[in-house]
This record gives sequence, C-alpha cells and structure tokens, in this order.
Amino acid sequence: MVHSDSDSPLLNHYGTLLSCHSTQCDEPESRVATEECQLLMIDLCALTSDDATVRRACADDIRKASTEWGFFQVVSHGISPQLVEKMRSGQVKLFQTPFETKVKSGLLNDSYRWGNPSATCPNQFSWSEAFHVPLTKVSDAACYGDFTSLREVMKCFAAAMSELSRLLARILTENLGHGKQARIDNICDETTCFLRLNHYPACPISPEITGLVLHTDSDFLTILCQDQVGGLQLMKDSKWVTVKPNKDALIVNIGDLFQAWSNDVYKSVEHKVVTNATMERYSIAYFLCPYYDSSIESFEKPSIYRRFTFREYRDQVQEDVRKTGYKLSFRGFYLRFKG
Ligand SMILES: O=C(O)CCC(=O)C(=O)O
Ligand SMILES: [Fe+2]
Repeated sequence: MVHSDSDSPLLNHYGTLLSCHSTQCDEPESRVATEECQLLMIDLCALTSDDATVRRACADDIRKASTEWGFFQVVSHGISPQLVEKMRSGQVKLFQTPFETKVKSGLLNDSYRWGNPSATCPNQFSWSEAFHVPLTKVSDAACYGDFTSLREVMKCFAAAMSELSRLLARILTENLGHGKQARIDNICDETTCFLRLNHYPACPISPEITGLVLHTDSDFLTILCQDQVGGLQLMKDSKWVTVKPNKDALIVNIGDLFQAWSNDVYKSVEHKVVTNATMERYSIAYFLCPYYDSSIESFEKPSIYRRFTFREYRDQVQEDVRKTGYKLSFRGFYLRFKG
C-alpha cells in the first residue's frame, strides 16, 4: 500500500492490535455474505402535490418505512447535484491534507478524529477518519484555515440538510399525538445538530475490520449522503443487509430519540460500515439533535422509557462506550419491557 502523508496512522495502530489479537474478545463477526437491498425509495416531490391523497400517501410511506426498516431513501430532496458535488470535492481535498494539519491546525473546530481509541478487537475497530462539525461552527471563518471556499459550500449544504431533516421530523411526528405537531422543530436548534464528514480509506489488511463499528444513532434522525462505493449495512430481521448506493438519493435513518419519543413505533436500527480492500469511500451525515436539556418522552402511555433529557442520554452513552467499547442502547431508561 502506498503511504501518503495525509494518511492517519490506522495501519500502524490496528496492524499492531490485529497481530496481538487474542481470543479474549467476542468472536469477530464472520463475513457471511450479506444480501444487498434497495432501501424503500420515496420521491418527496409528492409532498408538494396539489392532490391531498398523493401528499398523504407519501407521508404514510415515510412513516411506514420508519416503522418497518428504520431506514429509507429519498429523491427530490431539495439538495442539488451541483451542491453535493461541490461538497464532495471539498471533502476529498480536506482529507487529502497532511495528517498533522488535520490533527493540529484547528480545522473545522478541531473536530478531526480517526479510528476508535477504545478498540481492542477487530470488530471494534473503526477504519475511518472524520470531521465532526457542530452546526454553530459551520459559518465560522476561523474554522476553515486555507479552505476558505469550503465555507460557503458547507453553509448551503448544512442549511439544506437541516431543512430536510425538519420536514421529515414534522411528518414523522404528525401521527404520534404529541399535540403541537412542530414540537421537534422547537426543541432542535443549531446548538447540538452536527455534520460529520467521513472518510473510509481502503483497508487491505483484514476483512474483519469495520469502517465504522456497529451502532445506532443517538439523535432524532440522520440524513446520509454517500458516494457510490457502498459499505453501509443495516440490521433487518436479525440479518445484515447491504445498502445499494443510489447516486440521486439521500439515506434517512431513525435515531434513538425518535424511537423513545414514538414509544418504539419508529425503529432506531443498528448499522455499521464495512471496509473495502481496494477502494476508499466518503460520506457525510447530518444529525438532527435537540438541545441538551430538552426532555424526551412519548405521548403514548404507558411509555416504554422513562422521561429523560438528551444530556442524560448522551452522558450514559459516552460512559457505556468508555467502559465497554459499545453503546448499550437504552440501558437505564426502560420503564417496562415488552413481551
Ligand atoms: O458512512 C456511513 O455510511 C454511515 C455513517 C454513520 O452511520 C454515522 O456517521 O453515524
Ligand atoms: Fe450511524
């Protein structure tokens, strides 16, 4: 493998861990061939139809996909191919800068991360690097160093993703009986939403290594813009399913907060990214989050989860990951168990 100075030290780090990997860890997941699927495709132009039946059918599709799969894809989403292209080329350039610059120059609010510091087994490795940018910093000129032209692109991209996430959140809230339909809108502001720019370098050393470890998202919902390489897998009926990339579509998935808020009507589904031996991959995720002290509770009673704040939930998740290497989902938040 040709080493370039933009590379993070994934190979050094995980190569060493891999060579001393013992059987103390859980068995790494075997690379059983997974089925490839087209996620349910929803054309959002139906939402602006003059025909109320067409609008209603589209909203129903969104809710059904969120209930049955926790994942779907959308077209006519309002983010132009030109904007996606500009964002993508800016992202590529950003990751091509020297590793030292990514780590030390304060780029994008000092938000550069690589690998997974707590990993001890191959299936906990994250063969990826990312910039994790709070929305509040997207317009901050000081974040961009020499990448001045990226600022305008990021601003437009973040604004468009934000608008789309709110539109979807509103539709998903409509049937949950929370009263004011726009409540999620009211509790989600810029302070906690963020964009994550992901880069998954090719991983020639072991197919057991994941690009991003199995997880659920801790937000209300996530919108993902990925390239054509593929690698995203999600859990459906206890099996891993590979999502087939579609160049015109954005992927939407339900996060933990929507699952709790909807009393398990919508599913926050486990997903991960597998590595590719020869091709690198890029994606950008937008996370719709509420402010830290907002309280999350379902309208439907009895609730499955006790009321909690986003701060409590985030703290619990961080503690679990630090102690075990994994998120333990809603541990500590259940009021009752189903079944
Ligand atoms: O890159 C991807 O396909 C998925 C990213 C993801 O799951 C995340 O950032 O939470
Ligand atoms: Fe995710």
